[in-house]
Amino acid sequence: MHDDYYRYKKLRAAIVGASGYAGTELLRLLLDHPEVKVTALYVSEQSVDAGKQIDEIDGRLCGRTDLKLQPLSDPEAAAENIEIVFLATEHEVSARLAPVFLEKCVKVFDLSGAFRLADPKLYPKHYGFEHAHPELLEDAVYALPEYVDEARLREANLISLPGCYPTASQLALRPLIDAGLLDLSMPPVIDAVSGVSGAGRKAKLSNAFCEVSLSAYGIFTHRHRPEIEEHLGGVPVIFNPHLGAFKRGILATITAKLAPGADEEAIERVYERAYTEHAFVRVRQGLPKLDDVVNQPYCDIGFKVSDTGYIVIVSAIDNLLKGAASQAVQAMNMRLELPEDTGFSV
Ligand SMILES: NC(=O)C1=CN([C@@H]2O[C@H](COP(=O)(O)OP(=O)(O)OC[C@H]3O[C@@H](n4cnc5c(N)ncnc54)[C@H](OP(=O)(O)O)[C@@H]3O)[C@@H](O)[C@H]2O)C=CC1
Ligand SMILES: CC(=O)N[C@@H](CCC(=O)OP(=O)(O)O)C(=O)O
Repeated sequence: MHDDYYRYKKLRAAIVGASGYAGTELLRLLLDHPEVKVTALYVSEQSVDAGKQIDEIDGRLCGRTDLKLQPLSDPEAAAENIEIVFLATEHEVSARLAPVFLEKCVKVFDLSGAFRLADPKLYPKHYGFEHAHPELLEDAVYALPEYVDEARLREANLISLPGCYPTASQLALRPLIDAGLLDLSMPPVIDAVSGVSGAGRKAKLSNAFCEVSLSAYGIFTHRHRPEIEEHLGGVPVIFNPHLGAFKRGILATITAKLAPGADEEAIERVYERAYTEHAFVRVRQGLPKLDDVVNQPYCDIGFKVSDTGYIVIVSAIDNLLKGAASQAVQAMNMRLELPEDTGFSV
């Protein structure tokens, strides 16, 4: 721990990618955190937003902080005098920056996909780049808070946060797979719709108001399929992502075949056991809708069982919170051995 920690009393954190959709949500959450103080906000060296007050980017932050966006021109210098960094940056940028901060003993919480897959050979295929630091993949701890190995997490310096669709999908499927309640001879089919904020803040014609409809994309090719499969222990899935004309949230509707004898009561018991100790997964009686979770740090799960041996599970999250920023804070709390809901006012 740096000496200055004792002077400030709180751990000091920087957010890289602070003007992005995930970055501003992180800042909003961390400004309420009792143990962590955000001391610096970074954008790229050439960013048009460098020098701006953060409330020029996100009016909800007006009056909450005087921090300005700084260009990340010297990452080594940025790593001085902080204990924690959040990388809310593109995958390739995170892959390049993480070792700079690790070298200075800063704990890295990476919101990108740069460290989510164990096999470096998968990066060119699914992410379109050669991994700059494949040696770090085995050190990274994939922190889906409800399933992470806490002992490993507490020792980790590189914490890789799950993707948004993989969060909604794994929280729905994992308890049933672990309990042997699914017949995996039929791969679970994940149909998921995301709001447009999932694509980030940068302007793109395909995300413009008049262009967005309701459409499937990335069928059989989306990078979240290998992430879901790897972290479900190698279970193949069919993943059908969709883009919808709304700002935030993901609704995943998942169809799977039940194992012989798996009934509603057993499924309820398994979900109850999996999440009773976890504040941010709510198992619902009915099927959740997006409005139940938008602007909230929860994953809501509901299901229906057919009399023909199938289950449909509906899993809803806010992609920017349980799918990104609040999940990062939850994982940070666990890393710091704090209760997972420290700093949350819900
Ligand atoms: N949006 C979502 O729903 C989710 C996003 N994520 C992941 O989180 C990360 C951030 O996503 P999101 O917030 O949507 O992205 P945005 O495009 O909204 O934000 C990206 C941020 O990174 C900054 N940035 C770009 N290049 C650099 C650089 N070289 N150095 C420092 N800062 C840089 C941008 O500012 P500028 O360009 O002005 O420099 C901006 O602040 C991504 O890896 C994404 O995959 C994870 C889960 C969900
Ligand atoms: C609607 C949309 O475009 N969504 C993004 C996924 C969200 C995201 O940022 O991906 P990570 O969770 O891997 O970081 C996509 O499909 O690429």
